[in-house]
Amino acid sequence: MSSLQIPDPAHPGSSRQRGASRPASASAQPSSVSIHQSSSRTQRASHQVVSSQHQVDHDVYSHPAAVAYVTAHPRWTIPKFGPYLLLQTVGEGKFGKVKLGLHSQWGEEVAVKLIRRGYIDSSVRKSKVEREIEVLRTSKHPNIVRLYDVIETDKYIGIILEYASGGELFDHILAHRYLKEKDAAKLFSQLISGVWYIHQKKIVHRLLKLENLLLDRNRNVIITNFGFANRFEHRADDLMQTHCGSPCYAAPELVISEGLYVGPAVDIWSCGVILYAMLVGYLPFDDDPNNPDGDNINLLYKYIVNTPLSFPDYVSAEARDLLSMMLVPDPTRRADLRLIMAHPWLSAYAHIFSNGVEDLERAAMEQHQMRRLAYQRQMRQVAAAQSGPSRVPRSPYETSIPVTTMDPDDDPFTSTP
Ligand SMILES: Nc1ncnc2c1ncn2[C@@H]1O[C@H](COP(=O)(O)OP(=O)(O)OP(=O)(O)O)[C@@H](O)[C@H]1O
Repeated sequence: MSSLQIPDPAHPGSSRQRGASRPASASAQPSSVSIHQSSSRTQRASHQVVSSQHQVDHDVYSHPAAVAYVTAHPRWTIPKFGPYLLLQTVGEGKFGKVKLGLHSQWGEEVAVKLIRRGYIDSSVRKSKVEREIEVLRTSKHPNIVRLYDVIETDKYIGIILEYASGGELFDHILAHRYLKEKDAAKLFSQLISGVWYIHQKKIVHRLLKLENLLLDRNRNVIITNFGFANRFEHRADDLMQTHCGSPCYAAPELVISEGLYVGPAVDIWSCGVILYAMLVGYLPFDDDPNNPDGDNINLLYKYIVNTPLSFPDYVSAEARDLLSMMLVPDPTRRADLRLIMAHPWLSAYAHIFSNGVEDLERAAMEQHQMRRLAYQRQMRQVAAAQSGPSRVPRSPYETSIPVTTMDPDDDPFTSTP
C-alpha cells in the first residue's frame, strides 16, 4: 500500500515515513487541495486559543490513550495527522476509517474521520462531504457532534470531530435488550433537542437512525453523520439513494412520493422509529429478509402504511401514546416537535426544551471549553508526574519495548489497527 502523499515542509516532494526513532514519525500538513477551499481553512485555529500554557509534545506519549495504544500494539509507530496522533480505529464508514486522535499539545481526544480523496469520485459523494462539513460548522449544540477542524492532505480529507467515547446507542440498547423508560426518556429528550435545534436552522438531518447516535463518556446522546442533511427549501436529490441503505428508518412519504417531500416531518418519523427501538429492543418495521414484506422496499412501505403499531406489554401507556403520535404514515397528521416536547412522557425533561437556540449554543461552547480544560489539566498532571523526583517510566516508550517503524510502503492511516 502506498503512503500518504503529504508534502514535507523540510523536504518538499517527500511524503513517506522513514525509519524514525520517535513514535510519531509522520507529520501531516494540510495540502493546497481543497474541496471547500477557504472555509475549511478558517476552521484551523480552533486549538490554538485555549490556553497560554505550553506543553511539550513528548508529554502526549504518556497520555493514557497513547500508552494503551502502544501497549496493545508495541511494534507500531504512531502516525501524526496535523497536530493529532492517530491511535486506534474506532469505526469505519464507506468513505474510510474513523480513528481516535490525540492532540499532541493539549492531549484532547478527538475522532478523526479520514475520507479518502479517491472516495469522492462523484458529485453526490462530493456534496455529501461538503454538506456534512457545512452543517457541522454552523451547529453548536450539546448533543450534536462538534466539528473542530478540517485538515486536508493530497490523499485525505480529515474531519476532526468531538470524540464520542461511549460508543453507539445501538450497542447500548443491544447490551440491555431494551432501555428503562426513564433512561430512554433522557436520551430521547436530548435527541429531540438536537433535532429541534437543526430544524430551527432550517436543516433536516434525513438519516437519523440508531447507528448515527453515539454516546459521550457520560452517556449523553451525540448526533452524527450529517452527510445527507439538507435545507428545508431544497428539493429532494439523492434521497432515494439515502434511504436504500436504511429503509427501516425512512418516513413513508420518502418512498411513496418518490422522495419529493423533504420536510422536517421525515426526521420526526425516524425519531419515532428510534424511540420504539429504545423502548422495545427491536425496530417497528423490519427489513429482515425473513420478513416476507421486508426485503422489498415497496412492500415494506405498503406494510407500514397498512399495519397498526403494536407494542409488547412492558411499554407504558404514555410511551405508546407518544409513539402513536409520531409513527403516523401521513406526514400532515404526524406530531410536530412542539407536540412531542409537550408530551407528558417527557415531562421530567421539559427543562431541556426551555432553551432557545442561543442558550443551546452557549451551553455547547461552555461544555466544550470545560472538556478542553479538563484535558489540559490531565496533560499538566502527566507532565508534573514525569518531572517529579522519584520518576518512573510512564510509558512504554521509556521502557525497553522496542519502537519500530512501519514499512514505508504501508499507509499509516489505513493499515494501523
Ligand atoms: N465522533 C465520533 N466519535 C466516536 N466514534 C465515531 C465518531 N464518528 C464516527 N464514529 C464511529 O465511526 C463509525 C463510522 O462513522 P460515520 O458515521 O462517519 O460513518 P457511516 O455511518 O458509515 O457514514 P457514511 O454514510 O458517511 O459512510 C460510526 O459508526 C462510529 O462507530
